[in-house]
Amino acid sequence: MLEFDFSLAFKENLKSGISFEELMEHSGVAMTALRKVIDSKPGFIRILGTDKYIKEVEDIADWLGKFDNIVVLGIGGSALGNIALHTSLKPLNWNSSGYDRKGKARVFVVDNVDPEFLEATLSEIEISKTLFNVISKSGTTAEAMANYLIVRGILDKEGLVPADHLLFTTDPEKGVLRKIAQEEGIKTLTIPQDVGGRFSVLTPVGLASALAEGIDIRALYHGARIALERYGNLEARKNPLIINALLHLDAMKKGKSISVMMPYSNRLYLLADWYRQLWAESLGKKYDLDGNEVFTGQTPVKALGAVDQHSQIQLYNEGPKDKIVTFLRLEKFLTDYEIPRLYTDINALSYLGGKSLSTLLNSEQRGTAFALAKNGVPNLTISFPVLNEEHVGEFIFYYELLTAVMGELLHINPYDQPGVELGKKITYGLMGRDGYEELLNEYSGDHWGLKL
Ligand SMILES: O=P(O)(O)OC[C@H]1O[C@](O)(CO)[C@@H](O)[C@@H]1O
Repeated sequence: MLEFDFSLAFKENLKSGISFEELMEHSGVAMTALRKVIDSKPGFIRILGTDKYIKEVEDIADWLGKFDNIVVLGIGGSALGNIALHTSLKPLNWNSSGYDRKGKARVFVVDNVDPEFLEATLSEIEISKTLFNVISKSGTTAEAMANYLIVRGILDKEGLVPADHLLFTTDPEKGVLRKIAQEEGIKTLTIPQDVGGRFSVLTPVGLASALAEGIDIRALYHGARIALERYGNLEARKNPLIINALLHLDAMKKGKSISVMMPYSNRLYLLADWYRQLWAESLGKKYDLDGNEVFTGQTPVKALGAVDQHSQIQLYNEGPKDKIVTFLRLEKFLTDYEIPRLYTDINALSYLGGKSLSTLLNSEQRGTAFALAKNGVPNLTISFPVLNEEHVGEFIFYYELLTAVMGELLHINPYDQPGVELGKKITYGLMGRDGYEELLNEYSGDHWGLKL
């Protein structure tokens, strides 16, 4: 199981902030919020009660197994979970041509509409040995649809049968992808209607590409189910979810508007990207549930240890006291190096000799955590004993549940994202979509003022 260390989050060791006992004065409220979230069974909890979505993906396992490459075309919650599973559970050189994948697929995720990015991916793969998994719950997201149309054009041009190379992962009933799939006999997977994009990694959204690259998706679910059992039932004082929720709430109240997630592992790094969307879209809200303007939220920032010690830590230690930091660390790496004992007479080098590289990395994490504490910056550490499906499943579900509980404590709706709509609509206008002419007139041209 994941281990949580909150020692450097409280007044006892920080000399500022809140004490553990003061925090626990609010434990009743947090426990009520936790119960309320669990009892209301939002989609991301409901799916753990069934193997339906695992089976849906396993049913097409043989077909998935025929492809050398899976290219996901999606964005936001329809991409970040796939990226997080791929990077955390596969070796970093998995997609390299020389790597022995034992027949499993390479996984690429094209989540942007940068033409150079798309070209870089397409030039890596043989189209005839590739499955394009178009993932979009709404089936209307411009980025995913534009990339799909380009790929579709290429399939047509190459004379390949589209249905042999396409999989649509979308809403069970609505949207254009569902309609096209029905008309053209394209295989589909379901995104349950009650699961929003950023909570959907444990639905077919994340499971199909994971299965194709040999990730044990049942073990992922096992980890998530253990998390529900553990964090859903532990008493407040021993519950890392309750403590973390109250800590972040207290931080927000004290103006700590930035939540940094800093993994000390390249494979853990992109879990922090997944977390950014979850925390930002779920908690960044203008209105509370009573319609009051609250402009709440906390800006999630990702940093990589030890790299960003040499880029960000100066600011975190001595800059504005507006941050709470969560470190992720890995106790056992897939591989390690012993640093040779060379230059034994040079003090600046000799202490490294005989130590493993991972010992250095984890010592740097500990050193940074203490340094932040000394500077009054609250921080906590989540340790992965090893990086496997159970722990990643536990981590994912822990953060989904934590986010929902935070939404409850903030009295906001953590499941919607109205703030992303206006930008999308103006883009439709600028791209000439029918029905958006007024926005085109308002936002095109140079009448906005200062342009140098
Ligand atoms: O799966 P869809 O509908 O293409 O949406 C992709 C992403 O776009 C958003 O709706 C807005 O950014 C996210 O919430 C969602 O994950």
